[in-house]
Amino acid sequence: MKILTGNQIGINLDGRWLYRDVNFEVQEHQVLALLGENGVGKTTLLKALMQEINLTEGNFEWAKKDVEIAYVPQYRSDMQAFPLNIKEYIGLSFDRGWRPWLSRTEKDWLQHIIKDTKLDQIAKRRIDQASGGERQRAFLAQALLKNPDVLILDEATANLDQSAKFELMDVVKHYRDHHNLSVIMVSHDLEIIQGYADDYLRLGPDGSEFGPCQSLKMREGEQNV
Ligand SMILES: Nc1ncnc2c1ncn2[C@@H]1O[C@H](COP(=O)(O)OP(=O)(O)OP(=O)(O)O)[C@@H](O)[C@H]1O
Repeated sequence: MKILTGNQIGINLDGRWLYRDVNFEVQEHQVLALLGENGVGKTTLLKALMQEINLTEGNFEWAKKDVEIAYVPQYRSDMQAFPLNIKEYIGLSFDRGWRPWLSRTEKDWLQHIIKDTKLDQIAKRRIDQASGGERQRAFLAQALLKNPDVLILDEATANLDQSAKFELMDVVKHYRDHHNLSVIMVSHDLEIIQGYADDYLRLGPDGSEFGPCQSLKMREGEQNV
């Protein structure tokens, strides 16, 4: 089932068109890779999806009301001292934040997510002492705790080593296989795109492409996408 359709989308910032006439679809249980050169406007499209900015032209058509969207940002190594353990940190994502008096259902759901994101062995470790891969899985766990319909990954595997990025994406794959989850991910990593995405949308100022990843072709001179 289709969850999202992008119709004739155009975004103009400060009098400059980033792109126009962008069309795409996202199906339930599918992963859409959002591609394009630096500065083309991938993050801007994600912001429009999350209603942080308005589209200049076109519209997003959602298959249902009140779609829950969760977001995982790019890994940053400069986390400041943060006095919560991984479990408490993930629990912050509950609507009313972390409380010692979580309900039984909330506790069970939190435990389930911690296990699925493979953080159960280190749930008591302070978040600011976790490795890059562990911290990124904790961000993913925060997003999954919201039980989203759509998960947005904005270069979420960038700056992670090979094994950490596959561990993260394997959790994402498990979720989209077992829940009604669709994923939109910005990535420049061809290995990750070919391993995990179903369709791609390549944004460009002179025209955008949408299609299945099997038909994704590297462009001349490109090392990655
Ligand atoms: N609020 C704004 N007003 C004007 N221009 C903006 C604004 N926000 C972003 N831009 C510009 O819009 C363009 C697209 O930015 P965006 O961050 O969406 O690109 P991107 O494709 O995600 O880039 P990257 O791959 O480098 O992360 C850039 O040239 C950026 O400088």
